[in-house]
Amino acid sequence: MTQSTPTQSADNATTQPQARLMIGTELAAEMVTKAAVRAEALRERTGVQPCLATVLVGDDPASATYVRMKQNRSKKAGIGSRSVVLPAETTTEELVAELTKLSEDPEVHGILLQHPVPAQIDERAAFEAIAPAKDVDGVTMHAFAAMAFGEPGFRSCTPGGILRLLEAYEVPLSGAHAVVIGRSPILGKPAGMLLLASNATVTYTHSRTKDLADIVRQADIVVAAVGKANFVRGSWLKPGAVVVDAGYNEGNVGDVHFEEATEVASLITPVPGGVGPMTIALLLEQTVDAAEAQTAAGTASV
Ligand SMILES: Nc1nc2c(c(=O)[nH]1)N[C@@H](CN(C=O)c1ccc(C(=O)N[C@@H](CCC(=O)O)C(=O)O)cc1)CN2
Repeated sequence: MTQSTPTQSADNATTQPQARLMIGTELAAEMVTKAAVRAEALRERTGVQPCLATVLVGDDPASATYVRMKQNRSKKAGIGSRSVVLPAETTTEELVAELTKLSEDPEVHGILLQHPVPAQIDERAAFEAIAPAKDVDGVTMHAFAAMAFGEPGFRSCTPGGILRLLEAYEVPLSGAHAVVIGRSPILGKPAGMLLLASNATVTYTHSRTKDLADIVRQADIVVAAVGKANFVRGSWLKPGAVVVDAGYNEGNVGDVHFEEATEVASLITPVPGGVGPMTIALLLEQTVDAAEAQTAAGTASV
């Protein structure tokens, strides 16, 4: 239950209010179950099994773990996977050629290029080699434009997952002041666009922002997507704020100092168990969407 003022406990010590948790795990599991039912129905009706191609470049252990999680959950949902692993020295041209090949393969319905790629690669050029119809991770400019204009299309998976979580917890977005901390192309930027499309008043903040804490203190909704463990402090928050922690730092630590924030916020996502599972659930849901659309268009093959 949400409390807004300090309360007295039985031993007369003052306890601070605790925010209600916005749990992603359960909602994500429901989404995956529904995606699995749809995948099976498509297979029975047409013989097409949705297939997600994952592309991992280099040997970053965290990226390898996330890709494995995506493949394992795909399998559980009856979604096939195609795994492409390329060496750390891969050039932009080689990666673009691989992604173009997957984009043209009628047996592949969705493509995921795991971020980050090694520094010598032009990541934007690589993302743009993914056909928009197969961009189930919502990383192309085509997908970004759809998010910005509030049009249907594939959502960037973490931002799209955040919006689904806010909707499930009935957080009012229209007219709310949302402060997004971070402006990365797959997280902060699209998260702000989706909030804007839901009629929130959005302030983007980033590494050059001055007086960050003062700006965050004005937020009804805070989306932390900075990539720095425990970066957002409880003292930065307006009492009753809704806090979404999109951080996935080493050791499953979020971008928000959870113990401090939970004493001030009304709702907060935990790490782990908040935004992370929603990211993968949306990826699987959008892979099934893509397979259905490509089957209907006659561009998918069995
Ligand atoms: N192409 C992309 N690259 C990356 C994305 C992305 O959405 N598309 N997101 C991040 C990381 N990420 C997926 O790749 C990711 C991170 C964490 C989780 C997650 O579920 N974490 C769990 C905890 C981990 C665990 O269970 O062991 C949680 O928060 O509960 C999912 C996806 C980087 N790159």
